[in-house]
Amino acid sequence: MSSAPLHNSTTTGTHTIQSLPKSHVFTSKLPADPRFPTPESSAAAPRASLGPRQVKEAVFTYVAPTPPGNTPQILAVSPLALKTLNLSSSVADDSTFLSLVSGAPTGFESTHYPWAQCYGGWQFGQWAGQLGDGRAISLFEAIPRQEERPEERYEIQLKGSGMTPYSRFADGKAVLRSSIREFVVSEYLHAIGIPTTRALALTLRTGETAVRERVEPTAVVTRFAESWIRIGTFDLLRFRGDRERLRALTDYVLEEVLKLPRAVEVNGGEGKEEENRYWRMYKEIVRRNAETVAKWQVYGFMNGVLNTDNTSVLGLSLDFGPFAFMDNFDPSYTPNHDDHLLRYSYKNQPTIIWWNLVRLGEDLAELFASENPDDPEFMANGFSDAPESKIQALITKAEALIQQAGDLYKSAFLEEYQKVFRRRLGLKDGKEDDMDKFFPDLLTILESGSLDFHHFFRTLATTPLFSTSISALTAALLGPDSVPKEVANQLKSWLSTQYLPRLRESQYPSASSDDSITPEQEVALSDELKKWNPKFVPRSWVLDEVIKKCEKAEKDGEWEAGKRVLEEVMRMVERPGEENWDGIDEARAERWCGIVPKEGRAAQCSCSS
Ligand SMILES: Nc1ncnc2c1ncn2[C@@H]1O[C@H](COP(=O)(O)OP(=O)(O)OP(=O)(O)O)[C@@H](O)[C@H]1O
Repeated sequence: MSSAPLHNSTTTGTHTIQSLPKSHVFTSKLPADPRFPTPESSAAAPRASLGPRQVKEAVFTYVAPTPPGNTPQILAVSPLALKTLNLSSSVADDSTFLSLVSGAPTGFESTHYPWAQCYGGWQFGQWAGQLGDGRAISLFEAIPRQEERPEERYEIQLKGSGMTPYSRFADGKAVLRSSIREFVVSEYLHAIGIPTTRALALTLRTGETAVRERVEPTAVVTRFAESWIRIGTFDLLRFRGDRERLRALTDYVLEEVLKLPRAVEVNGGEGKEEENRYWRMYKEIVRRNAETVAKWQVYGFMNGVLNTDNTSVLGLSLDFGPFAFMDNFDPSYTPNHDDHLLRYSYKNQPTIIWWNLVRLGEDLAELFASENPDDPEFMANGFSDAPESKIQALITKAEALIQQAGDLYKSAFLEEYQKVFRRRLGLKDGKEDDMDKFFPDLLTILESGSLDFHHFFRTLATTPLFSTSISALTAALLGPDSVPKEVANQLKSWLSTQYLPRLRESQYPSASSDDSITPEQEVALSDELKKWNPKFVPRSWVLDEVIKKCEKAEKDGEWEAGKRVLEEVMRMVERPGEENWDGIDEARAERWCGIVPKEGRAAQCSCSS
């Protein structure tokens, strides 16, 4: 994900939905709900007997989507997703595709029966018990390039296609409003190079409604990820003391999700020792999450509900409820209306992801602190029968390892944060005081001037930095809102004494101080910077506008109007770094990329979706 993501060229693939190679490794390797241990037993059971209920000694339950009552409408298909899944651009013309993305039977269930995952989670710092896929159902795994990359698998999942044993007190539905938000942002994060779960299609379940903030139309997002396993999947098994299933899940994640070798010898040569594989796995999950949260921070993205059930073992951005991109820079901003303690605010995201990773460390502690995790006695009983002194020693060891993982988290975060931040600024090398002075000085200016986070970076990318006077550059970067004079002065000083000299040295190391930077060099630099500083950002107010148009289209039965606006927004999502986009309403595109209307800034959203 490190090369020029904003200018991905989309060529779609070759498969139809039928020819797409499929598997169901998840259900073949992990323990099914003992009450319905086979697809046949689930299919034959009266629907109500599946639940909702507590499901123990299992990682999933076989359950099929609820078919739509009316003819569904595909509102959008993501071109980037077609490319990833190697699907032909005409895939949506196929009636099986319509069945698939709306929750109707496809025939694939005879070989790959759908399932819902069982997981729990820590929500807002409290143990929430069993949660699980209450409105998500996985259909199969797709292997888009079976010949060249047989190990690349994506679990295809519907969100909003009906109840499962994990629906608890709710209806298994997702409303159009939140489905549009998830559909757009998943693909946008991918386009800007941030690891994320993905979205293939957005389908309206015509004539179906759900009561949330009001009576709202419902939709299904067809989404996909290499894995939907969350920290909460481990939390629940540990909480229940289900050692056997916890180990099965851990081995599955190690081998099938992270694809780490079971045995690795460290220290090379004689006297080598084998590193505990669960410890290796934990470190990998820690590293991936550190890198993802670092990217969120540099791109001003906030998830809004970072509970352990929303924290992926692959470090994917996951679960898009009240997410937002930063408007005016304010580190204390949380997009979550109900987050009164600012637990999930911008500034707290790195700490909270680490908090979640400590929960995972506790889930895995027994496994990674053990000297011999494959000892049959340990496999059966863990340390239950060990003498107290041994248990104490193991606890001490596990605590030390989690602390060690904390150091790893910090260094992986800092490394990625600086790398991506510098890239946004066009700087090729780091300096020792970057984290103590260079970045904080800039962020302090953004905060005290309440500057628009994304416009600041885009303006840097589009202004000729060496042929524009410092005053004019400062004015452009400050934007149209009034800003205190001292902030303007601080920005001038940061530009002239810190940033521009450094950028010049980094970009043109052989130029002497008298050499001027040519217009061609300015253009090349601008092109480079545009790659990492998108013009289009799906901010809350833009999404609200898209949602309004789609809801109106739904109300009037004018599906085409809804499809058109989604197609336009997805073109911008696909190539957010472009200056303009073919075939779309230019005035609207400029407005969406322009000044954020005052009433649309720093919006907050509830979790109801
Ligand atoms: N309408 C609903 N029907 C059934 N279960 C629901 C519904 N809304 C939320 N849940 C369940 O409540 C829990 C928390 O919801 P949350 O909104 O975080 O997840 P989600 O958005 O539904 O799912 P995901 O994390 O897979 O994107 C999850 O277990 C989820 O499945």
